[in-house]
Amino acid sequence: MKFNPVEVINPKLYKDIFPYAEIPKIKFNNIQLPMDVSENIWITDTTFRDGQQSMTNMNSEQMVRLYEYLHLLDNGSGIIKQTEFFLYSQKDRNAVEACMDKGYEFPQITSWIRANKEDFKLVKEMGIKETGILMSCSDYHIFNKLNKTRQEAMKMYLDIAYGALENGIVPRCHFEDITRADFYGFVVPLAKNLMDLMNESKINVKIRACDTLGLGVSHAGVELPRSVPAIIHGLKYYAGVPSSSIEWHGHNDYYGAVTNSTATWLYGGASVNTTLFGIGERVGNTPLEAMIIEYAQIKGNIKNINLEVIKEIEEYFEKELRYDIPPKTPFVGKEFNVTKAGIHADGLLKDEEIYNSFDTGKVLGKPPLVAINSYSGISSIAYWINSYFSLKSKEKIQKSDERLITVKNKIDEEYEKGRTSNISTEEMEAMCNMYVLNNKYAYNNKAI
Ligand SMILES: CC(C)C(=O)C(=O)O
Repeated sequence: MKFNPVEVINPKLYKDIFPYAEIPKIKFNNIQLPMDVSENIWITDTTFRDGQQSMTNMNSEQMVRLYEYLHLLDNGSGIIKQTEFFLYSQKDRNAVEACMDKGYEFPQITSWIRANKEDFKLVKEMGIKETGILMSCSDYHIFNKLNKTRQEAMKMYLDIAYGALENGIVPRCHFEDITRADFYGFVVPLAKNLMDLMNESKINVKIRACDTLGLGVSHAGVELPRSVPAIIHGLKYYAGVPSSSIEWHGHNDYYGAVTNSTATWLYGGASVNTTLFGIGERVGNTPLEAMIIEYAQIKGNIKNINLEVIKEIEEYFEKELRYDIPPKTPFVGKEFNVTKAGIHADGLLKDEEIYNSFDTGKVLGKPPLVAINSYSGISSIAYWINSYFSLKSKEKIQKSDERLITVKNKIDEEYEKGRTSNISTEEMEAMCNMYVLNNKYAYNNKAI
C-alpha cells in the first residue's frame, strides 16, 4: 500500500456539519472550481439493485422485460451504458443469463457482489466483465459499522480490488458515504492506491462516489465533504482518476439527486448512476429519465434515444409491477404537464408555448393538458379532447361542436352536487368516449 490514510484515534464525524440533533449544515469556503465536461458522458442504471430493494421484488421475467425496455429506450445511443444486477439468488442469475442471451450492446450487464472469492468465481463463470464492490469511506462506517481503523479498512478494500483484478474483472469501487468522509485523509489515498492497481494490472478500475444519505451539495463554493464539485474535481486532480472512471450515485433525501448528478458531469465525472422513476432506498435514487433530459440540455441532443419508450415503461410499472408513479413527477407523472390554474389554461388555449416549456407532445408523446373543473368552459373541454386524443387538423373538435354541451352539462352537474376535486383523466376519457367520440379514439375502453 503506497498511499496511507491519515490515521486518527477518534472517528472524524464532522459534527460541526452533521450535529445529528439538528438539520445538517452547509459550510461555504467560496472556492470556485473549474467546470470540465467530458466529451463523452453517460448514464448507468441500478433499477435492479438499489431500485428493486425499495419495492416488491421483481421476478426474472419482469427483470428481463425491463432490461428490454432499457435497451429500447437507449436505442443504440450508448447513453444508457450499463445496468447492474445482484447475483445472490437463482432468480437473479436466471434474469442475468436471459438478459445476456439477448446479446444487446447496451446496456452492458454488470454485477454487484459480496467481496469474497466465491462471488468473484461466480462473476467470472457468468462471463460478466465488471462488478461493484462495497468500500465504505466515512468514519461513520469504518469505525462505527466495520469496527476497523482506516488502515485496516483500506487494506481490506485493496485486497478485494486485487481479487477482482486477479480474476480479470473490472472492480467498480463503491465509495459509500463519501459525502461524510475525510476526503484528503481517506478518499484520496484509497483512490490513488486503486489507480496504482489499475496501472499495474492494465485493467480498468472505476470509482463510484456514493452519496449514501443524499447529503451532497452541488452549489459552487461549498466545503468538503459535502461539495460535489470538490469531490469530483478532487478525484480527478488529486487522485488522478480519469473522467471515464468517475461515477456519481445519488440519493434524493435533500432533493439534490438530479442537480448533484448534473454537477458530476459538469465537474469532470463521465457517469451518473440512476434508477427508472428514481425508485430506490428511502426517498429514492436519481431518476434515469431526468438525467436523459439533463443530458439533452447539456449536450444539445440525445443521440437516438427513443423517449417515447418511457410511456410504455410507465405503463409496465403501473400495471405489471403495481408501482404508482406520483402524478406530479416531472416528465413521467400523469399530471406533469396538466395546467390547473384557470388563467394558465386560458394561456395554453391561446398558445401552447405560453405554459409548456417544450413540445412534450412531440418529444415525449405527451401533449400538455388543461385540468377540467368547475371553471372549465367549452373551449377547455375541446382543448382537452384534442390534446389527450392527439387529434390533428380535420379531426380536431371545434368549440362550436354541440356534443361538447353534453359533456359540459355532465361536469356542471358534478359540481352542483358539491364536488370540489378536478374531473380525473379517467372520467374525462370515459365521458368523451361516450358523448363525443363514440369510443373511436378510446385508449382504455373504459365505461363510465
Ligand atoms: C450500498 C452503497 C453502494 C449504495 O448503494 C449507496 O451508498 O447508496
